[in-house]
Amino acid sequence: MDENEAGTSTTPAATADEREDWQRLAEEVREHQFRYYVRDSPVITDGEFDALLGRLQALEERHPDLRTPDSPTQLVGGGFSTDFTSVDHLERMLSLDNVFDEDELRAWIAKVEVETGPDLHYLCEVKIDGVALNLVYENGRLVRGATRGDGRTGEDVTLNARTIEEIPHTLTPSAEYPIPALLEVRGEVFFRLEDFEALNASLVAEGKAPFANPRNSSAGSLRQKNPAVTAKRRLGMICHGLGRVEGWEPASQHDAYIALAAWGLPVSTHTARVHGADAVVEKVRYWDEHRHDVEHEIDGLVVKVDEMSLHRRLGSTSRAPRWAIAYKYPPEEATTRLLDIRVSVGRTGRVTPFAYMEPVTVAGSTVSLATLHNGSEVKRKGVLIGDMVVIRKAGEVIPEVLGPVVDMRTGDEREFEMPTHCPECGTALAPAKEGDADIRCPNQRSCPAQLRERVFHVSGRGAFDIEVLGYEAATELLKAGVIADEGDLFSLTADELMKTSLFTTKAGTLSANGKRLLDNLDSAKEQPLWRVLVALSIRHVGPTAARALASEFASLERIENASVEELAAVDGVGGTIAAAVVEWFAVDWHREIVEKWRAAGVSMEDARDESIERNLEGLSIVVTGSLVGFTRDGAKEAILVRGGKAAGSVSKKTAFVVVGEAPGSKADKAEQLGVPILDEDGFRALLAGGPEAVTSAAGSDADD
Ligand SMILES: NC(=O)c1ccc[n+]([C@@H]2O[C@H](COP(=O)([O-])OP(=O)(O)OC[C@H]3O[C@@H](n4cnc5c(N)ncnc54)[C@H](O)[C@@H]3O)[C@@H](O)[C@H]2O)c1
Ligand SMILES: [Zn+2]
Repeated sequence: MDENEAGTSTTPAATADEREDWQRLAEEVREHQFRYYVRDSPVITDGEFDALLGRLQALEERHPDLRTPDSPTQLVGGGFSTDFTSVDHLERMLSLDNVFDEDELRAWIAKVEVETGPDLHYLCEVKIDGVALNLVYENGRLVRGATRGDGRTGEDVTLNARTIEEIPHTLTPSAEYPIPALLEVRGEVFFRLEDFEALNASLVAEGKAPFANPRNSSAGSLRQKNPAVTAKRRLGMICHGLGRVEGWEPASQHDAYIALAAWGLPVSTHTARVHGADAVVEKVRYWDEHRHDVEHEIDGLVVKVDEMSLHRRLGSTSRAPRWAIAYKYPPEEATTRLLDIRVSVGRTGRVTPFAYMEPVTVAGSTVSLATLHNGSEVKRKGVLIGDMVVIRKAGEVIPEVLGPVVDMRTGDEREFEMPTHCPECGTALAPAKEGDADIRCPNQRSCPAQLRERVFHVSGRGAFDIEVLGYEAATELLKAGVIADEGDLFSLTADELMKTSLFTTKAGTLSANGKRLLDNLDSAKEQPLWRVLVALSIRHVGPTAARALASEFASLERIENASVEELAAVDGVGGTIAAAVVEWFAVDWHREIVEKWRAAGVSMEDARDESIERNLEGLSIVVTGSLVGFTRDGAKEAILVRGGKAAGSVSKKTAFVVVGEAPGSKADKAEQLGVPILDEDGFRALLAGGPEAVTSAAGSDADD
């Protein structure tokens, strides 16, 4: 349809088909609202629900005659009643309208400013993913707590609200802000992610149904029939709005928060007051990136006009205020079918169950696998094979299974049982030590899975850093039998490589990648000792411990001959690592690997450059940001060869913080703690002349 037509003439009435579509869609939306608001147990994700509601809205947009007052698009919270005692709010509790991108947000701001002029402020607040709670204080005493319900009438949950630690029973008097005779204040009750996981585990242990996600668990916990149950759940609360107030007239929402805080009510520490659309957009971007730095789940940013006088001017619709908007971030949760739970065997034999799922898109990527850590974790989460499950993919973190959608069970689901034998080599699995949560395949020497992982690990970035030797190559070399284990890698020949199809051309010659592999292996022989140590797959010995050992002993032979005490005495090593090193060298076939590498010409010592003075002995130095003349590793190396410690985090014990281009929060931390800060030139001076060469300069640096 032409836009002009729609704008000027009356829109055509809905056809019978469209009416039927509306009916079906509205029913579907109501059904999901019921499951969500009344049963705290939705069967689709919020993202999916928002899409459904969006379709209903779009249909009504085209045919306003379909938009009846009882349409789900016009109601708050679906408008259901439940078997709690109902209680009227003094002032209506509304929902929020949503925007999903920056254009929509700017359009909303423009619309507001047509009404108000540009002379106003916006409060940007994180949108807490929880459940709304309304509190009424009379002369400073908490007299009622109620859920939002349909916005006019909620459920009386006063007793439950009283069990929440963060909610004061009486307000703290304040000289600056006299307590009003009547205060109706709204906020969000929420669960922290770890608490949610612990709650689900305890529900499963009691044979009860776990919650699908943290939001449902906060709603379910607030709406408990028995307040003693609510009391046991560690709910948090943050206030984000006012209802009816008598005896107090804050000029702005921002002022209101200051007073609420003075009275002992919890308010968010993440709120910012800004001016203009650009500043608002900047906040939206900031919190999109820092979503996981907040102690509770957030699902968006709420933008509010700050001035109370403008709230009155802008007014509200039946559902939401016109002076506020929620910018929703892309959902991080999705529901999908758990097809199977399988196990993988890691480099050190650890057996890890993982979820094998129907592929689903979440946070921009397709997910079909998620780790489940160990057998007891599967039990704790209460997931069954065949369940619909809620998965969460937060930023760069690997996807995790939050919990099952219990209401979708058919009875055909089955419980996962941890295998008793290794799926790759058939060896009986056992914990390494009694009481360990993890079980392992003890066939370390020849379990195909462990071999594959170890060979792949040799080429890793922290070890020999050999790009051509990827997972596929590791698998192929072992399968073709050209290497028996990682010990054979450095003596590989072109003839041997040509026994694999991966490194052979169609013409039967060594492929370009094959040549590169041989070259790379050859140059890897000159890598520093710490990389050799990492490549050996000694438990607990990662790059940090390996560097510490290498810089102290400078030779593999000396490390092999060192006692637990000698090893443990090295700064950054300690008892566990020391014991693991000694245990490792006690195994014959481990020493054989070392021998084979040595025979193939792999360097096993670091030439100590005696010309370098150990002038940083005992000093802990942190490098943050990028330097022009040093790589990350290069800077560390330079510190270590001088006897210093290249630390990862800043503390009071840090001697210097070297700050390069685009430094992280470590620079701020250094400033806070008064740790001397050096730029790259200062770092060079430090390396050349030791701490004396820079202390005077750094001292004055840190002062300005
Ligand atoms: N999965 C399902 O089946 C299903 C069904 C129904 C609803 N839902 C979900 O429920 C939500 C709709 O519920 P809604 O009406 O509560 O709307 P909403 O969650 O989009 O936003 C309104 C609510 O946000 C809360 N809020 C959090 N932080 C706030 C802040 N700083 N300032 C002001 N308010 C803040 C308030 O309680 C307010 O009522 C949507 O996310 C929707 O996807 C899901
Ligand atoms: Zn095995």
